[in-house]
Amino acid sequence: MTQPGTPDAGKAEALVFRVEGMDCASCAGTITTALGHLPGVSDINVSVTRERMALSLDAARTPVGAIEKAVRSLGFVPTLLDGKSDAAPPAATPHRHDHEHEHGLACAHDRAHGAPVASIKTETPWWRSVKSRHAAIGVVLVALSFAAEFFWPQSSRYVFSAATLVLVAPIAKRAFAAARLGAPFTIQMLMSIASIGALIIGAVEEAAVVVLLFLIGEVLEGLAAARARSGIKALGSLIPRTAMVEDGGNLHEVSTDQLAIGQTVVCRPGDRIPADGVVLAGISSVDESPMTGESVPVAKQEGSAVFAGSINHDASLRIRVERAPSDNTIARIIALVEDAQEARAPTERFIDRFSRLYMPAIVAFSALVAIVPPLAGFGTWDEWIYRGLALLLIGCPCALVISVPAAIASGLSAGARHGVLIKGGAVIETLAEAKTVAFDKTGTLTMGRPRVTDVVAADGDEARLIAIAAAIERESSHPLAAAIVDHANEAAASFIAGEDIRAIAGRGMEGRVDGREAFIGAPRFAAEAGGVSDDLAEAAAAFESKGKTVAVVVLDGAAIGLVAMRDEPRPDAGAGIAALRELGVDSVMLTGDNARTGNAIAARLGMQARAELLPQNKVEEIRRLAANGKVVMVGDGINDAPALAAASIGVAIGSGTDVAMETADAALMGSRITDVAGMIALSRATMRNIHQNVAIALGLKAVFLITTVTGLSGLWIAVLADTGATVLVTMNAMRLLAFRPGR
Ligand SMILES: Nc1ncnc2c1ncn2[C@@H]1O[C@H](COP(=O)(O)OP(=O)(O)OP(=O)(O)O)[C@@H](O)[C@H]1O
Ligand SMILES: [Zn+2]
Repeated sequence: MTQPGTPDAGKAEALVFRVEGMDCASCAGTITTALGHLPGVSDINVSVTRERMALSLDAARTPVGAIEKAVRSLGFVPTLLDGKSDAAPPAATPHRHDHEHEHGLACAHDRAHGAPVASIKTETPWWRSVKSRHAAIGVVLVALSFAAEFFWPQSSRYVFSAATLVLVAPIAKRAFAAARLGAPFTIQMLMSIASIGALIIGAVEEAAVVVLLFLIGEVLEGLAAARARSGIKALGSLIPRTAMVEDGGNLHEVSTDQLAIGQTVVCRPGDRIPADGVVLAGISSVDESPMTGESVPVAKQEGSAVFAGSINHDASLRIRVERAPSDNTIARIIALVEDAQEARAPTERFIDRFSRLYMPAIVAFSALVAIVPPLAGFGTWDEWIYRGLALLLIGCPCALVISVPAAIASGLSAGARHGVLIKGGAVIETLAEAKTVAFDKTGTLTMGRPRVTDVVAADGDEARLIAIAAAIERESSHPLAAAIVDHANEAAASFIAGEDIRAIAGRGMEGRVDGREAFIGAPRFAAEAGGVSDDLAEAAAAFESKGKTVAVVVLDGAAIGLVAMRDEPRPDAGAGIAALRELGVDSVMLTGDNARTGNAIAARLGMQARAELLPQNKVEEIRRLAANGKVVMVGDGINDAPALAAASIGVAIGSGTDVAMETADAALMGSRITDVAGMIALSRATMRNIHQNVAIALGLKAVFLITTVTGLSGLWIAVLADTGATVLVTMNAMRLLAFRPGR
């Protein structure tokens, strides 16, 4: 084969393949080991749940075609995903967010030697797959063999032997392909040795049935794996396939994939919105539960942002498309969850290491069982070889290997469907152990929309006080500033211009008004900036003990008045804290606000408060809390980013899509405090599920190890135990899909 003369030959390139047919989780291990022996191949990462294989390849040393050939020889169907043209066919997977783009795919090589490019097939229905056909042939051949036994008992052993050989041949072929590529320990190898060995010792019926059961088991495993995969794909199916685009007054239907930014689409009541965009006309209510998990419809009118996948309830909406299909919120959520499934949990890494040793250990043990007892004079050779062969079949670690990723994939999907995005297994493990949750106050526990409730001017001129305050606050992005400016506008306060205005982070604002030095900020800082009269200080304290935040206005070193503001707690904040307490998790409020206000609000919510914290103090506080165990920090990501980063797990919370979901370890799309407890409960449920799965997998192996050695069970049971455990573990993991966090 000629090497394509690409300029970057000799350098490694990242490639991503779709690989079909990986149901047994140890398949991933086989592929990794086998390809790892090829020159120029590195960084192999195989995901059974996503049917993906990523690797970096130096095409000068091994051509892409050789990779595909190797994977095919192992019994799987690889398809190179083209990163440049969108490989997904619109009908089958219209909204696949192919973030494979980010891996920088090459497509020059494969065109050169004719490998399939841009041809992701639709998923083969299971009854048409190679495995199902293989199993069907198996049923027919084994049935014929039993018929032959009935009619011609003398020749039946040859019929059974022939059937076994026909059925085991493709399995053995895969086994030898893997062995040649450096992966001798595969379930196919164990299966081939066991069935051919059984033929040799004369257990012909069993040999045939064992191969048949193995083939049926593979079909079942494939079915279970496909169901497990469908969890997150379901999110993608929320986007309609077509959209009505308005074009010069005419409406015509186009594929959602083809939508471009700036186009106008019309969404009728009852339909799902096809793209992220802005409402141009129409008043309706929209169910955004696919993004936020919140099924109470949200009112939309001209100027409102809407998201692809949400359901338009009442009336037609004209929407301007603001995001490309591959970039919309739901696509980003899907991509995040898919990436999260790749992030391996520590438990998973441990099990992977364990299972790499497990299979060779069982093979060695089987050999001992087959040889030692008869040598020592216990029983016959046939009897012990039979037990040794049956033991080989116990050596498949499939169920164990799939136990962690299956549970994590289900847990992540269950969360994502309710607006709880968790970025991987490691995050789940840590969340499950959380001891303390620290909450930012403003915008997290509270709505983040303070309103001015009281204005006190030392000289009685409240309008002027508000005008001065607004003159400075106009330049601030702080929510308190917005409240004061809003209030000034509502009260139609006269406009005063400020100069030289600057923010003093965590304290307030400074500047010049009417040629005088002005400061606005918390009373304790106002006291530093100048005199605060006893009357004003007393008034401030009274407001603060009611949970209000006070800003004092200082002019030329003397306080001239104050503005009190109230920021309402989120409606479910109290319930959210109570739910955490029920889980045995402590809640702490971290706030830059003063202690009286913080304590007043915290007391109402039933939690502790740490107040008057500058941003760096919040980080120190997180470190202090971490001495008692894992700390989760929940914040809106606006001025608490360092604290979010310092916590064991940083959780971003926000309404719908303003969430800083890409940066945090987890994101709550629905702005519900109750989701924090829901997320921890989901993580604990996922960990419980993992432990159950490991127990099922190891327990069944242990039981059948004993019954096999003692001769209580034979070949059939050993195969049933293997595939049965895999199916059981997958099914158990899928129970998590029904978990509803926070409800
Ligand atoms: N622009 C401003 N106007 C008035 N007061 C301010 C301003 N900026 C900060 N402050 C004062 O400084 C305090 C701390 O501000 P900071 O921004 O650190 O906390 P916050 O965002 O209000 O509260 P939290 O820490 O709960 O999010 C505020 O409570 C307020 O009293
Ligand atoms: Zn298996």
